[in-house]
Formats: sequence, C-alpha cells, structure tokens
Amino acid sequence: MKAIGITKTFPGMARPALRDVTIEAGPGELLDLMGPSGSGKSTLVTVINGLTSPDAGRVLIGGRDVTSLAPARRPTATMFQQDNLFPERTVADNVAYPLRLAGASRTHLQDQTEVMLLRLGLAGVADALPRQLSGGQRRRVALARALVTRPEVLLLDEPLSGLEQGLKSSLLDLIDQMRRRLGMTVIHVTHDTPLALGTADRIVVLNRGEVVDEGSPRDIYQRPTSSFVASFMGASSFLDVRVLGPGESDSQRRVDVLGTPMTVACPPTVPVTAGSEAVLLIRPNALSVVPASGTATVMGQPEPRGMLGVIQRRFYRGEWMEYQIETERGSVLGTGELWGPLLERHDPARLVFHPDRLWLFPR
Ligand SMILES: Nc1ncnc2c1ncn2[C@@H]1O[C@H](COP(=O)(O)OP(=O)(O)OP(=O)(O)O)[C@@H](O)[C@H]1O
Repeated sequence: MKAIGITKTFPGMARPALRDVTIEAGPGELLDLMGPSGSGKSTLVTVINGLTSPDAGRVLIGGRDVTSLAPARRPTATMFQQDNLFPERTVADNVAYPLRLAGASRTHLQDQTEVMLLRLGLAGVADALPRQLSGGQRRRVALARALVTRPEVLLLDEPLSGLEQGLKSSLLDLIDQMRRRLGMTVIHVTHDTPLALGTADRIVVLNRGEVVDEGSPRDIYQRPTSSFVASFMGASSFLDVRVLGPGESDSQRRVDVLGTPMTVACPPTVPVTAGSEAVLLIRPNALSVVPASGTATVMGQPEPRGMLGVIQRRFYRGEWMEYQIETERGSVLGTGELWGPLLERHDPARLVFHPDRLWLFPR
C-alpha cells in the first residue's frame, strides 16, 4: 500500500488535515500511525479506504491506483472504535454482510462466513444477536466482518481502545495470526505507545497533518527526529549541552554533560564546531541514579564517576524506580534499582549517564 503526496483540506477548515503525506507499507507489514489528537490519522485512514477523497495525491494497493475507486470496490477493510454491528442481524449475518454487498455467490458467502466464524472462535454464537454478546465477542465479530472479504489492507482505527489489557492482547494475537496467514498489510491507528512499540513493524508519527518521523519502534524511541517525537513516545528529559567537537564518526559528537565530556550519537545535522549548542535527549534508562554516599554500583560494577543532583520526586514503575532529579542545568529523569536503598525527596544522588543510550538533537 502506498499513499503518495496526500493533501486534504476539509471545507471551512483553515489548515489542511493532511499536507503532502506519503506512507508506504508492504504485504504482511504492521504499520502503526501515531500522533496527537487532530494530527490527521483518521483522515489518512479514510483516504486509504475511500471514504474521504484527497485534494491531491494517489493511493496504490498492490501496484493498482485505487484513488478514484469507490470504498466498496477497494481491497480494504476498516475496523473502527465502535463495532458498528447491525443490532437486528445475527452474528453470521453481520459477518456475511460485506460478501453480500460484493454480490458473492450463496455458497461462497456461506463457506467464507463459516471459516471466519470458526477462525475467530465465534461458531457457537453464529445465531446470536450482537446485544447477547460480551464486548470482547462483539469486537471479534467486527474483526470477522472486516476479514471475511480477505482484504489486502486492514485498517484499524483504534478498535482496541478502551478494552482491558487481556482482551486487547487476544484480539491483537488474532489480527497477527490473520495478517500472517493472509499476508495482509495492517495499518493501525493507536494512542497506546507501549502497544505500538511492542507490536508494530514500523511507526509513522504525524503532527498537524504532516509526517514528522518514521522508522522501526527502536528508531522512533531511541533516535527520534525531534524533541516533539521524543516526548510523544515516552518519558524523556532534555538538557542543553555544548558541543566539544566531533566524535569518531559523522553520527557522533563529543559533548559536555554537566561538566563531564562524553561521546554521544546524533544525526549529522548537529554542528561539529566546538561551542555550538545542542539538546541532549535522556531517556530514563540512560541515567542511573545511585545514592551520593557509599559505594555506588551500576549493574554490579563499582561506579566512582557521576555528577550530583538532588531527588525531587520518585515514581514506582513496577520493574524499577524512576527519579526526577534537580541538577544545576535543570531537572532530569533517571532510574534507580528497587533492591538497593531507595532515595527520598531532597536526598543527594549520584547521576551515572550511559553515553551509548543518549541522543543529541540540533538546537
Ligand atoms: N469530516 C470532517 N470535516 C471537517 N473537518 C474534519 C473532518 N474530519 C476531520 N476533520 C479535521 O481534520 C483534522 C484531523 O482530524 P483527524 O480526525 O484525522 O485527526 P486524528 O489524528 O485522527 O485525531 P484523533 O486522535 O483525535 O482521532 C482535525 O482538525 C479535524 O477537526
């Protein structure tokens, strides 16, 4: 699936909902669309499924230009947040609906519906009405209905939001199985960052109708293109730092981090000249926080270096303790171990940076 140069301005809107957006997803790929509310994710989904016609740009599926095809004639299926089932029709009728719409023969319709009901564990409720089902079952019916035509592209516009974690995972597992079995491209709009990081093959981040970052979950999380993307994808802190000079490659710089020189990774756009200003992204796991007194150990190794700060707050994160620490250059987030002594508000703390986990932006 390729959406190329998509621009769309809704009537009466001052700003385009989408501006020259290009995204691409291969067969069997799971691409997550992320971005703040109003960034254009749903609009992009409806441009791909044909419910919205773009002012400019083209949509290609399987190499075929579908831009002017009616929604029902596109090889796409969409699941929305609401399951939109017909309340007065049985589960089997709901699932069969897209095939009936496409004029499928009676035997094909019956066979395919049966297969889908079986695959999604719905055979036992084929004759039930939607109101007789649990929320999780209704979502599975909506999924079966989306998949019954074997679409080349499955569009998921937050169909899992609001579901409890177990149900979410089981539906995602089902979608994953079907994606692999059918070689379908799946485009998933979600606000759930841990879910996107854990499941997507690639993530595209939109802001104000434009693509602002794109890459594997690791790229987006560890090497974001901007502080906007960095903050959007998870807890982060930023420090203004001074460049001391080049690193060993074009994608490294020596920088002064709170008085200690370090070599950190960066895009080539960060200036090399000594004295230039840059912004350091510090994910909590790039900074270990240990008591200022006593023998500090980091991952079992004695760690004599490190700068000092003062604990402002702490957040229990289950697997680790996250600390907010005041430094002479502003406050930063770091992590501390749970099995050592816990640090309290106002305690002095030693800050041990892991330079290989830091990332530098141009100022
Ligand atoms: N049918 C419409 N008519 C007018 N404006 C619209 C229409 N649909 C969307 N918009 C506007 O287009 C912009 C993008 O909206 P869109 O729903 O695509 O964003 P989104 O990223 O999906 O947001 P959310 O995460 O809240 O669902 C918003 O400013 C929205 O108000």
